Amino acid sequence: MYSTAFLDLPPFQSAAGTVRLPGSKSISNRVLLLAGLAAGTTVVHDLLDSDDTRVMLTALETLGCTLRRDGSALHVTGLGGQLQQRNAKLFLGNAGTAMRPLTAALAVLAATQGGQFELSGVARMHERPIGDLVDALRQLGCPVTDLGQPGFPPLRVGDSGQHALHTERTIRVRGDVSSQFLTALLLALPLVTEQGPVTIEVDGELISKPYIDITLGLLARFGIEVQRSDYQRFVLPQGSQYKSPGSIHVEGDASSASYFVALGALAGIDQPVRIEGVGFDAIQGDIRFVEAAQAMGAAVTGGPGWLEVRRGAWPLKGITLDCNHIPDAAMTLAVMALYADSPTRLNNIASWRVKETDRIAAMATELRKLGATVEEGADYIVVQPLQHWQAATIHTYDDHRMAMCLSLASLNVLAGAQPPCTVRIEDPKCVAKTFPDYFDALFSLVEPVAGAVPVLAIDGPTASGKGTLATELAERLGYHLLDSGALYRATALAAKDAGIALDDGPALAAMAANLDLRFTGHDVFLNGREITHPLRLESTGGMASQVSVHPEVRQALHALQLGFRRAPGLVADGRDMGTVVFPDAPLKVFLTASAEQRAARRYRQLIEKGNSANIDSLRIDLEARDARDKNRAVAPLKPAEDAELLDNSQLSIEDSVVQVLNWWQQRQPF
Ligand SMILES: Nc1ncnc2c1ncn2[C@@H]1O[C@H](COP(=O)(O)OP(=O)(O)OP(=O)(O)O)[C@@H](O)[C@H]1O
Ligand SMILES: Nc1ccn([C@H]2C[C@H](O)[C@@H](COP(=O)(O)O)O2)c(=O)n1
Repeated sequence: MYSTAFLDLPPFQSAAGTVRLPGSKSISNRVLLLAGLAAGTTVVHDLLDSDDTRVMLTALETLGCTLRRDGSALHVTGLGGQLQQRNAKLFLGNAGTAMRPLTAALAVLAATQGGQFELSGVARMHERPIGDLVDALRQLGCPVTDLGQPGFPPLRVGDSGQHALHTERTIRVRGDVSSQFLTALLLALPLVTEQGPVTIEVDGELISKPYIDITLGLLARFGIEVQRSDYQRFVLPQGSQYKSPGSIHVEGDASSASYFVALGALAGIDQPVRIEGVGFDAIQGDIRFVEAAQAMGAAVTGGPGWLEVRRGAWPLKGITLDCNHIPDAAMTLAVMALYADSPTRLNNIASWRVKETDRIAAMATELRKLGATVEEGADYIVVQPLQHWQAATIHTYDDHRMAMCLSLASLNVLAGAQPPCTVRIEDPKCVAKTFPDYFDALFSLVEPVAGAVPVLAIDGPTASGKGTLATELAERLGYHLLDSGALYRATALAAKDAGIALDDGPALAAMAANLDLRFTGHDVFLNGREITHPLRLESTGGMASQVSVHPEVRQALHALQLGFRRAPGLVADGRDMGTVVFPDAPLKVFLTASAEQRAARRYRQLIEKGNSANIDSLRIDLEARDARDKNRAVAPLKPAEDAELLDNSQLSIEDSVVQVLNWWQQRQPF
């Protein structure tokens, strides 16, 4: 996951390959609640691991459910409808799929068994309506207290007393703001069917009906057959009891699939994008996003648990669609619309306004930053095809779908953007709500425009702080890291192992071309042997310097270094990053510090690691190494003509980082 302040997406020109989707959020949290209410143990397979499921799991544990992980399966032992804790405070983040059903279930359990629970979330959760559900629970006789603004979380359910509920009354709930209110009641009210059936009637036109189908389907898996008349009246039979199905599988998230369906439709030019985990047999309503994508031109094939998507019509075709049945996935259509031949109008999307953010306003604002013409209304959005693209910084409003949808703007070159535009996604970690590895999945499928993956090159003499600076910059930018010196050092170690003389250029090059070198986190392996410690020894640095004078060795390591240039970007440090290996790097920094400072730093570094060292001999060695690196015939250590010079003798590490990030920012089009 990218925990950086922002993530710059270089322009991409095609996509191909396979993505395995994480589990559905809607199914995961419903299954967890049902398993938590049922008696016995339910083994849940392929559960989504994300912010929203984590708050539900924490809540269940707080309430007394037992959770046990077994590989990718989670064993949930439920409460069997009996409260084990009568008092708890639950923090539910921004997870509507946890807040609404837990409010209903705990209101009913607290009222009938005596208990009191407080439910709260992040600030945005306290702006998301829940009043219609609270009204329904109060009709039933459940005590519910507003702890903030009436009609919104935080709430207290229960008052520690026991109450007879009016289960004989028909419970009325509004269905036109969020279908989660009805879902919450359907999941919770089987708890109070002892005396007779419980009837729920929906006021207003029920939105997002497919989500109700998921709820009914999962209730059936847990032994509760709800009688449904249209989508207006729902009857829970007398004596309904949750029966664990034993084990249950969570299918891949159909809303998350929408980004990859769109990717295939836009950029699956020679090869398809294959999506695994969700297919035409999906029980999630958002699978019908596929029909909308097909209407725009996507060529889709599929089967149980899989889809393959290629570009069909191009440019895409603008559409007008009632999106009530696919409220979440429909956001993806708004970005696909930029690539269409005519305007796209998405109707009946009022629920977007009460989601993680006001998604109609957010979508319109962010698409306009890219140059698009967008019209928004109370419950619709119209997006015009985009001809004149602009690089943009996309604000994501702590909304995972804004981040994932807008990432698709990075295919702008396919719509003729000249020059192709970089898209900056702010707060990329917001995708953790449903798809923590989204950007890794995206990068594994897309092919950047040639030369578009940016490189930040840092060259300089020994112990100038290149590695330290490069590591910090890579972390803050979310970029890959190339410590090119490590390749020369590994070559030197391999030569030592193989008994190859350090002046035998051809033999060294033959070996360097076939180095079996693996970087795993901070550890480095050569031919399967860990070399993390010997790699960093001063003596190894000296041998690396000797190895690196041979043009053949440099040539042998060239392609390996170029291979590190992968999306979203690279920070590379060494001696010739800016001059030879990445001459087109948009920022080259030549980092220096006085020999005295460098010797002192290296001395401290070695002492801190528990090695013995002598500062005078360190200085002699590093000056000798500098001289060799500067004076060799090929790729000598020197600043590139267009390098920024940074003498950090008097700078802290943070000062240097800030300075380089400033230079980097000056080169961005934002
Ligand atoms: N600006 C700075 N101020 C103080 N210490 C620094 C600064 N930059 C780096 N250092 C320290 O100097 C030491 C050497 O830094 P580092 O290993 O990053 O250098 P390097 O240029 O990558 O060396 P080499 O070329 O040998 O790989 C480290 O202990 C690091 O913490
Ligand atoms: N791009 C590079 C990187 C390193 N070398 C050589 C010269 C150095 O003295 C030696 C070790 O590098 P370090 O790990 O200390 O950065 O490797 C090079 O020639 N070109």
